[in-house]
Amino acid sequence: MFQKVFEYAGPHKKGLYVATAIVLVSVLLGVFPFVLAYQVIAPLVMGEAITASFIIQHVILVLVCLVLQALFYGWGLNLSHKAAYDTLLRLRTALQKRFEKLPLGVIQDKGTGTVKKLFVDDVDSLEVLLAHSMPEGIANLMVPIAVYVAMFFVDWKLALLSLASIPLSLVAMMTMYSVGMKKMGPYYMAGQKMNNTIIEYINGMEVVKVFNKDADSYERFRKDISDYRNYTLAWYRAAWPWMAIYSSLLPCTIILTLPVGAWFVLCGWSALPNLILVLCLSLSIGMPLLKSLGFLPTMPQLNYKISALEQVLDAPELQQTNDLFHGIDDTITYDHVSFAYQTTQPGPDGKPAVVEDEVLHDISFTAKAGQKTALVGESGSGKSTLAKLLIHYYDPQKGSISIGGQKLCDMSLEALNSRISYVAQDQYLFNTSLLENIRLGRLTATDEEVIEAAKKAQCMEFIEKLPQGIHSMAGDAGKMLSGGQRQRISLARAILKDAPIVVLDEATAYADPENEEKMEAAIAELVKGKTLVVIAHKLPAIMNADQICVIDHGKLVAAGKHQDLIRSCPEYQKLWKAAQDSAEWKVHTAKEGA
Ligand SMILES: Nc1ncnc2c1ncn2[C@@H]1O[C@H](COP(=O)(O)OP(=O)(O)OP(=O)(O)O)[C@@H](O)[C@H]1O
Repeated sequence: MFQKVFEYAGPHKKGLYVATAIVLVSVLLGVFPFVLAYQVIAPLVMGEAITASFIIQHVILVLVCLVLQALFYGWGLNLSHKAAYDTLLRLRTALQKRFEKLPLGVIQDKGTGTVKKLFVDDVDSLEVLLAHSMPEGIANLMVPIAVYVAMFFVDWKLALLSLASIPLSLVAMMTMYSVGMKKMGPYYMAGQKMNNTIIEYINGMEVVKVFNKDADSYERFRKDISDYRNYTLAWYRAAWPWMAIYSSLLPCTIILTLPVGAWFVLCGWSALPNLILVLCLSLSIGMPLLKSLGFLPTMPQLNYKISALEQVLDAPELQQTNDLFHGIDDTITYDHVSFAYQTTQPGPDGKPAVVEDEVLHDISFTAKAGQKTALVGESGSGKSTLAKLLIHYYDPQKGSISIGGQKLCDMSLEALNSRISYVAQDQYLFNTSLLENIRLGRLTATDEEVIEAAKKAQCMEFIEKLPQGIHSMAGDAGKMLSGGQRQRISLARAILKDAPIVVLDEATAYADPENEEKMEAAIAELVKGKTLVVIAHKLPAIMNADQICVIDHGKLVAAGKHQDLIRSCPEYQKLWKAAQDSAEWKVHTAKEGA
């Protein structure tokens, strides 16, 4: 568990060692007052004469020990905190570097809340481990061990008695650890979910208000935060009895030494001064023992968080090279592609485990350059996943995708991006002007070129009505734009990009009847002379495609032209019938409404 974190400490490991050594001196200084107390108590008990100056001398020495103890402790912790925060900085930088290389789809699937939790909360919690558990824990453990060895030299029977509280507390501690670890998975997942929900809730507040969804949205928010509370309490409920047992047992180092030791003295098996010394030493190590093992309750949480961090740091990066595109044309080939989404769930050992769910199975087809290929299938059949693999959001687990004979993994993401325009249902508009939002398609485009693209995408008629026209901020304009209008902005972006391959994933999904015609015109402009891969629920829109691929439960069941499929493919017939029924239903309801 510590090894990986320690690796990230890098050059700051030395700081941690020095901090531990200094805290060790401080803890040792804490033992001396008890030895000094013995030196005063023993002669008194034995009836030997001691002078007042002897006592004052000892009191002064005790005070000096206490002051030095505090100074060394502060110094040690100061160093350990510096090393800890330097390590957190390195760890966050390593995480950021890893995120740069992860497939975009993997990052998006995690959700903003989870990513924030990973970077901020989980990394932060390692501060306890590095700045406290390690220097304090190690120092506070080593001193009692040394004191026990010393006690054995004084009187091994009495030393054994003062060890009695340790095995019992260790059993309680181990039970608490394993109970805590079992509850940690659901607790951690609930934390991730709560983070995602809070961020979603804040981001979506505006939409929530506009559509009067306060109650629904609040209900989900409330459920996730109360789930988190419930899982946290469940963890505490399971762990606290064991915590209580060990924290009360552990410091009771004199629980047997006092009565049984006194009996040993009466029987003549031990000397009274030795009993007093062992009692004083036992009392001196109660607190360090408790401190050294007091970090244990946080260990299940830390262990889980470290595993979650390791999982990201060890996650496979997107397979790509620095090569430019050198395919012979824009023909897209899916070659025996299988793909599974990966989700993280608590494993049987309580640690996070990756679970795979294969949603695409052995898919092979070719979308010829300059042609229109449509992907159709029921909802959830895997169409969007196929499109996302093409824009290299993920790497397939089996098989490969190539363009013009060059595999996606043999080119850079930039090279691929310059070949493909991807227009999906939800296109993100940055909170900058509409002009700059469109210009993202090609950063070198002039204002005139951007406006030309906006015209071709049928955007100008609504842009001109905005107070600042194309210079309106997308954040402000977004409130005034319909879903279809926002999509036309993203089509303008794609028109400006003018990539030879266009992937349309339900691009007209938000189009209302008024918008639909304009969207179709914008799309027609975008796809002119391009290699087109289109996903559409509205089958009539793709019946003229050069090739229609029918996807069913993640498998390619047929590919061909509309006329062939309608004759030979039962899955396509079913989809076609559903499309016709829905069209009839619309006409019917429209007539009734009229
Ligand atoms: N990010 C994800 N993580 C896990 N599973 C996912 C993810 N995205 C999609 N899936 C699952 O993969 C399967 C295929 O989904 P996909 O979105 O590709 O289907 P689709 O045919 O495009 O559906 P629709 O027509 O409704 O958009 C579904 O079972 C879906 O639940």
